[in-house]
Amino acid sequence: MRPTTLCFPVNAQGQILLGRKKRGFGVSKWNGFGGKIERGETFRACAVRELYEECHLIADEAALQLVAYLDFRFPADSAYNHIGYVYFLHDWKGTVTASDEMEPCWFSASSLPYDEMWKADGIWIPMILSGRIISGTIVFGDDNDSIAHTDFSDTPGLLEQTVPDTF
Ligand SMILES: Nc1nc2c([nH]c(=O)n2[C@H]2C[C@H](O)[C@@H](COP(=O)(O)OP(=O)(O)OP(=O)(O)O)O2)c(=O)[nH]1
Repeated sequence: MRPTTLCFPVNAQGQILLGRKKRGFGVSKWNGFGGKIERGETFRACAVRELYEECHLIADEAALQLVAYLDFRFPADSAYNHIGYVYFLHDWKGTVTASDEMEPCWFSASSLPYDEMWKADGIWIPMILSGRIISGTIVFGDDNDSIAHTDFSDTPGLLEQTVPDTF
């Protein structure tokens, strides 16, 4: 799978905007906003485009705060393997509205709906909410949903890689 981005808008009250995915991979789970990079895009351009497509917020690339690099591995179906960069966003223009992909909703950072999110999110999202910048690997089980293994480490100074031209 092509490289991806994931963006979590954070408002002045510290609430996090999530979207409930209406279709596709991870349908019905709450997640940040993001998706696969398109040819010729940078990771930040991908994050800005996906945020607009999925909840109609308009972000400046420079306002994206890089907080994680994740390597998602699906041994049962390696076609799903992908990496992703995760951003917080504190400034934007526009108004949150639903799209055909996502139903958005604000959540208190202390009560995110982890039971209805990807299963490892309850491990790594609290890490980035506490101010850590991390890199991690999430290995999924045979059902491409349960967790077989995770490994996270602090990576202050994390920067985006050059987008591979092999996808
Ligand atoms: N938060 C979170 N997201 C995950 C996990 N595993 C996983 O594949 N994802 C997300 C990351 C990507 O945004 C997405 C990959 O699927 P996708 O590229 O089909 O997503 P999408 O439908 O939004 O992409 P697109 O068609 O809009 O480009 O799934 C996980 O453990 N936690």
